Amino acid sequence: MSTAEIGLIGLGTMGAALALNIADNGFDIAVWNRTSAKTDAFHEGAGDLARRITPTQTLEAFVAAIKSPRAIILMVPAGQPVDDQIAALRPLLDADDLIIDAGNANFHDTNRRSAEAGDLPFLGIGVSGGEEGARFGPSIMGGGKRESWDRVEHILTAIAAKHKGISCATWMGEQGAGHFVKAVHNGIEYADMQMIAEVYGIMRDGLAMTSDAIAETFANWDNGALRSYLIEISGKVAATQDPATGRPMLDVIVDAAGQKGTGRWTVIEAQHLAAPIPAIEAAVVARNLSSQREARAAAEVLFGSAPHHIAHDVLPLSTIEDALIAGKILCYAQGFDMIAKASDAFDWALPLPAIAEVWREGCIIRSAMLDDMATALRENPERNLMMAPRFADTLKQTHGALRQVVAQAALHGLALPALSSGLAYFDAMRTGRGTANMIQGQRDFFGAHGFARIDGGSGHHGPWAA
Ligand SMILES: NC(=O)C1=CN([C@@H]2O[C@H](COP(=O)(O)OP(=O)(O)OC[C@H]3O[C@@H](n4cnc5c(N)ncnc54)[C@H](OP(=O)(O)O)[C@@H]3O)[C@@H](O)[C@H]2O)C=CC1
Ligand SMILES: O=C(CO)[C@H](O)[C@H](O)COP(=O)(O)O
Repeated sequence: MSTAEIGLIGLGTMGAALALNIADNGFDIAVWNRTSAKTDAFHEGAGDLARRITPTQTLEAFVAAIKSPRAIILMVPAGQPVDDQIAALRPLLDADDLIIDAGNANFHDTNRRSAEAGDLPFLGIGVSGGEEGARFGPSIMGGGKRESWDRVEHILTAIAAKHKGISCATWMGEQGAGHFVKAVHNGIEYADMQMIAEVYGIMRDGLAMTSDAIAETFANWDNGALRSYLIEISGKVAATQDPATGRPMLDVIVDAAGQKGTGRWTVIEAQHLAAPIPAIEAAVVARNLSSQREARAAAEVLFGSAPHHIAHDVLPLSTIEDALIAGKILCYAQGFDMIAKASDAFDWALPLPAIAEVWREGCIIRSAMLDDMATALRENPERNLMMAPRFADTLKQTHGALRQVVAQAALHGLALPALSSGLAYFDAMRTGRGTANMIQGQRDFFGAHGFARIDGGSGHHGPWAA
């Protein structure tokens, strides 16, 4: 019997949590998973919520269990699995049934799938918050036809995180707009995480702090301007001990970061858009470099390890905190600038202040700063966030600390790719007359590419000295 208000395919980490969240919010849901045993186990483990969940063993039974016109969420890995799942579902669906890809998709794929769907309803939505967010309130960035969003908005706003009662689920625009915003979210996530990892490195290797002292420092910072989910969990990660050895968990984890591709998608798209996001690029590069463990070990033998030790009075924790505040503002400024460029390039009218608002709760990059960022973007969505008065004031107070940290790290052989890229971005942005005049001179010298003169006109050539 068709009783479910919505269906969900893919009972992995995110799908299972999202299905429980939907049921918990009073919506009957049908579920299907490629591996049937997982469906049964999920239903058996759902407790009181099991009565709202219809487990199904075939796609036909799944489709039959959902009220028409249907809405079906896919929560499977990006790429071919999504295309395969859509291809398997479409023949079983009616023309007004809605498919919602809620995984992390490359927005170009979502654009293509929207075009392929034609008049058949299709949404691409970004969901952030990890397993806990999916279960108790994620941040949701919607994309696709507005009328399709309107059909499921009541469910999505109900299950999303709330900031002072306002739901963190917002429609971003047509086609792949939601998945694009989610990709930039993940790019910022990569940079934020990398900057935190870099200051962890300063504390561990430069200041010779124990994991417990590092955990305490993150916990202290979580009470100040840096208050955020990522700082909070970094403190918890640093405080955790390995049950098998009794050592700090961080000391037994291999230093090679994984990635599923969203940061890379962001960086590739930034290049197409000519959007400068150096801190995010540095974070993706740092993950790539982290996986070259053998080469790093060999280079350490060849060159010797750097003289890491830094005296605490040379680099007090308050200076590192200020540096991280500056770095964080600069990485968000880069992300929002990229979104603004994409909005123009793709004619999307992306709602920048609403994007900051939808990230205030539920998502991985939620942070105390986002409320002020939303206000700053509402006051002037065209202005780079680093020039909004409240952030400009903070940067005036903290960029000196960022400079101190980057300089001391350089002198002591500690790699800070994201923080130093953030500083270079800041310095380049505040330099009214930069050095690209030399590049233009070189280009004209070897290739007659022409240059503009400061006293007027473009397309000038030389003359150059022989
Ligand atoms: N984990 C996270 O923190 C977040 C993940 N996401 C995104 O959510 C999506 C799901 O991620 P997550 O839940 O972590 O992944 P999991 O690996 O935990 O689960 C994947 C699910 O997809 C199913 N699946 C895998 N391949 C196929 C296929 N070819 N056809 C049909 N079903 C398939 C699996 O079924 P089976 O049981 O048969 O293997 C499983 O149910 C991804 O796009 C991910 O990027 C988004 C935000 C946060
Ligand atoms: O989207 C997410 C959070 O917002 C996911 O956790 C994502 O899978 C993390 O990306 P990666 O695996 O590349 O670190």
